[in-house]
Amino acid sequence: MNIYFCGSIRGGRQDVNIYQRIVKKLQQYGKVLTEHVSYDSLSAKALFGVRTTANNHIALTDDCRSALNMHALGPGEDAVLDGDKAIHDRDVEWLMMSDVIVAEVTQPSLGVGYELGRAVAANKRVFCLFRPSSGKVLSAMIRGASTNSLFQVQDYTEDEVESILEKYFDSIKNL
Ligand SMILES: O=c1[nH]c(=O)n([C@H]2C[C@H](O)[C@@H](COP(=O)(O)O)O2)cc1CO
Repeated sequence: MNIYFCGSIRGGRQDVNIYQRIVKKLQQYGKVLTEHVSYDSLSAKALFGVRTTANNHIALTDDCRSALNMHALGPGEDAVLDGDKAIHDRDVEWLMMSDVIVAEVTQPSLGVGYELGRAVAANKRVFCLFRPSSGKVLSAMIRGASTNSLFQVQDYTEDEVESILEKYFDSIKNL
């Protein structure tokens, strides 16, 4: 089973530890195409890991190139522009290849919202996880999209994240 995990990157990395627990659990059920969303090395401000070259250009670090499946992009602005297009196109392709999309939606993220919209348009199975204890209120465009079993929103507390995922994957295994 191909699983696409969505979590905030440029929207803010506050919940990266929970993303790591989710990805680890999801790997029991299938191949997580977007494991990189849980990497500590991806920060919200630095677009990717950035380093300075010998002639003072800005370049991506090798671990980030490989995390993003990128090779030989030039330094500086071009790398950033090409990088964003490459990320978008790769992620949409992965989204279309996936059997289920799991999103942690507590930390608001434009990218996650976009991915979920594309997933709905493609009739994909979606499971959104939200923590009310954060004090945030989930967008109506996410909670309100939960009108049939294909798109589910689940409130949860941090300590129950693994058991909530177990229950969900149990419920879809014979579909
Ligand atoms: O570097 C990236 N890599 C990447 O795969 N994404 C995708 C996966 C995440 O689920 C989502 C995060 O979007 P945002 O960065 O707007 O928070 O977009 C987003 C970025 C940066 O926007």
